[in-house]
Parts: sequence; structure tokens; C-alpha cells
Amino acid sequence: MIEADGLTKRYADKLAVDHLSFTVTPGRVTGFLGPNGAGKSTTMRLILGLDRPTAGSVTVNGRPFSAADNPMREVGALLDAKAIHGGRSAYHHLLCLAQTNDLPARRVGEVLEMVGLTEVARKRSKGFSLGMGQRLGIAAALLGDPKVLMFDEPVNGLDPEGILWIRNLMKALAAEGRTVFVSSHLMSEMQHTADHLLVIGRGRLIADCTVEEFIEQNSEQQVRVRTPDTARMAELVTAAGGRATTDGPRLQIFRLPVERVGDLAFENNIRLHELTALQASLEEAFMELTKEAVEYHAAVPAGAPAIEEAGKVES
Ligand SMILES: Nc1ncnc2c1ncn2[C@@H]1O[C@H](COP(=O)(O)OP(=O)(O)OP(=O)(O)O)[C@@H](O)[C@H]1O
Repeated sequence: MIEADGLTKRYADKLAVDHLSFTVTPGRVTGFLGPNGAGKSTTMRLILGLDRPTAGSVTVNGRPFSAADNPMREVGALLDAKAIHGGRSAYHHLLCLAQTNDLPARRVGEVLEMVGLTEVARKRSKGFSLGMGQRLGIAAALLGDPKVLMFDEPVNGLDPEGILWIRNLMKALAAEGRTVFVSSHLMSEMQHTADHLLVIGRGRLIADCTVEEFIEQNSEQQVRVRTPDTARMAELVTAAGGRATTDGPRLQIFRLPVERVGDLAFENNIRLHELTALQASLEEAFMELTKEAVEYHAAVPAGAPAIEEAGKVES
């Protein structure tokens, strides 16, 4: 369990983390989402006692992490996968960590097996690919068999197979009753991985809810219909308080639930060839919610077409 209470971090005139209060509970994957520069890494560093808060506090299993008797048994963290001595083999890197943290040497073989690095364990990690480096970082995090795991952007730069592996690992660790806290700016990834979401923008908490609640609360439901009578259907939608845009034989309908659209067609004897409820993707809901909180916006070239309706998924 991780509990933050009014957690705040200021660097000179930059408020990186702004009065964050949240609880990360065991048994589920909690996704920590926010655009670049939102304060995710700073928050994770504060949790691990690598930085001191300007105000507020954060505890791991009820105590500040700096007070932990055996830190690696309590929290396993993957912050920067490249922070490994490249001249050492994966085996020696882990053995060294085990010895300095009073952990049994047999754990080295066990975690190497868990992350699939047994065959290359005696090779220097300098030659490791990005994915192998991530696996080694995760092996180190698992070494102390901790109840709390924190991963900062673990899928960055990984191929689809590596992403799937990390996703399944996180779910399995949560299913064992561990607290799994994972940051990402990839919404689509969190949609498949997280049970619960903490969303931050400019250091502030802007959502603390399940993935389903997040989409429901932050995206507009839309309905798509295909009908030979688009003009009449569009009129009825407008009269009922909705909005419709035409796309050939299809209508995209906003502000009316799918049941209401179906009833309107039925009551007015309009033939429908399609009636589909569209739910915005997590990506879209996230962009909508954080658009005010993004630090740096790219300038849109004058005359560039607006991109709309991207990322809709059928629900
Ligand atoms: N040591 C530091 N000194 C000064 N400013 C810092 C320091 N560390 C972070 N910041 C600033 O604090 C803000 C939050 O940064 P942080 O790295 O926590 O964000 P993030 O959400 O992890 O972003 P990203 O996804 O880009 O890694 C940023 O504006 C960053 O520039």
C-alpha cells in the first residue's frame, strides 16, 4: 500500500508535484498517467525517498520508505533501466545486489528464470538490447520478493512481444496480492493493463478512478447509424436535442444515447441498416482531460486540417 498526503515538490520556481493525495492499494495494477513533465517520475522518486518533499508526506506500508529495514524486500522499483554497470554479467549484477541487501543468493537464479534471462545470464549486460535491459531491471526489482512494485515507463521502446510480456507480468504480480504501481504516458497501453488509474497534469491529481469510469466521465458517447433516409433521421436527432453529422449513407450522432436513437428511428418508421454505440478510447479521453495540463504544445501549422474522431472504438 502506498499513501500520499498533500505530497508537494518544488524545484526553484517549478512546482513539479502539487498537493497530491492518493492511495495505491494491493491486488490490482494502478496506472499512473500524465503527459510528459506532469510529475510522475518526481512522485515515484518521492515515494522511494530519493527526493525530499517540500511539503506533505508519503508512506509505503504505513512508514516512510527511508525507514524500511530491508528496502528491497519491501519495494521493487524499476526507475531507469540503463542504470546498470555494463561490464558486469546479469548474474553478477543481481548477485551483487543480493549480497549487499542481505538476500539469499538462490533468488538470483529464480528471478533470472522469471524474466527469461537464464540463457544470457553470464554475458556482459553491455551487449543487452533495450528489452533485455528492461528484463534485467525487472529481475532486480523482484529480487527481494517485495509486496510493492513500482515501474516507471516500463514499456518505453519495447517491441510488441516485450510489451505483452510486461503487461502479463504486472497483472500476475497484482493477482498475487501485490501493490503494482506503473507510470506511463501511453494511454492505449494502460487501457489494457491497469485496473485503476491515477491521472496527473502539471503535478496535480485530475482523476482517481477505474479505467471504465475514466472513459465514461471524460468522453462523449457517440452513435453511428446507417440509413437510406439520412436527412430525415438527422432532422429527428436535432429535434430531440442531439447533433448529427453526415458521412455518406451514415450519420454520426452526438449527445443522444444509443437507445434513444434506436427509439427515434422505430417511432418514425425509419429503416436502419446499422446502429452502433461508439465509445471514445482511453487515449482520446485522456487527451481531452489533460489538454489544459500539457506543458508544451506543438504548434499546429496554419491551414492544417483538424483531426477529428480518431481512435473511436466500438463498444
Ligand atoms: N531535478 C529537477 N530540477 C528541476 N526541475 C525538475 C527536476 N526534476 C523534474 N523537474 C521538473 O519537474 C516537472 C515534472 O517532471 P517529471 O520528470 O516528474 O515528469 P514526468 O511526468 O515523469 O514526465 P516524463 O513523462 O517526461 O518523464 C518537469 O517540469 C521537470 O522539468
